[in-house]
Amino acid sequence: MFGPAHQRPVETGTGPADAALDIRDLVVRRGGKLALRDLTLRVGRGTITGLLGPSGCGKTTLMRAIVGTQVVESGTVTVLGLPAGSRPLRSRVGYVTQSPTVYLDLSVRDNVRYFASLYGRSAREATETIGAVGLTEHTTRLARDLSGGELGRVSLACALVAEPELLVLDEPTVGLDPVLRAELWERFADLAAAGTTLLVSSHVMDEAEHCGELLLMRDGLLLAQLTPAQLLEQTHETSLEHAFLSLIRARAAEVRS
Ligand SMILES: Nc1ncnc2c1ncn2[C@@H]1O[C@H](COP(=O)(O)OP(=O)(O)OP(=O)(O)O)[C@@H](O)[C@H]1O
Repeated sequence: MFGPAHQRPVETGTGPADAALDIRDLVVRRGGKLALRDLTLRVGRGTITGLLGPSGCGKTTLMRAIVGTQVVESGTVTVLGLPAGSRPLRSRVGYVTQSPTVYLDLSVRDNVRYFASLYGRSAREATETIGAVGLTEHTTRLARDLSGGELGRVSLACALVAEPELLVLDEPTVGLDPVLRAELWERFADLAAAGTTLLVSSHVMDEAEHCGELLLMRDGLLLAQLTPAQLLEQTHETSLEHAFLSLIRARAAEVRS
């Protein structure tokens, strides 16, 4: 029932240059084990794509390949029309890892202002971005005095302030309360509406409803690329969580038969 994603490519344009991401036959090995097994996918610009799957399925590895920090065994990764990791992409692609990358001895404001200055953004834009991640009340606090969730949001603000064309976010909502989580998803929707492409990983399916399209992974394989509505429709389920499980079982049955 569910063919591999590359049998049903998403129509986002006429060639790799039109897509935010164009990945073909990507194979990555980590620690002697295949972490990505022949992935092919395309992601259109100005979209929010959820990268979902259980821990260890290869989400971070795929993100690393997209931002150009992962050695790949074979295949191609084209980002905004250029080879992943190429120099012109540095200011056009933002990557927020699971471990916050901020200067602990600087305040929230100085961290975000520093990244703003690197990308030619103003102090006012830094202040606005701090507001967008819900940290206005903590502007003058040192990063080292913040909670894990707050620190993650500083890291996110440092990436957001650069206004990259492609924003790759590895589990950005982990440790956030439901209100803040909802606000961040609203912010992501605003960014996508303004033309930014977002690739957002999560291992919880309830995030999937915020995404225009889903990449569902398991054991280094891309099980499917489809919209949340298509996932529900194809599995005849009412919850995305159950739908993903149903898809995994259907795929396992296909492999056995
Ligand atoms: N530094 C490493 N050296 C060797 N193998 C690694 C390394 N990092 C990850 N792996 C392996 O690569 C595979 C994919 O890992 P990856 O971190 O991409 O998964 P993930 O889906 O992002 O997991 P999580 O949701 O837990 O972050 C796993 O089998 C993992 O054990």
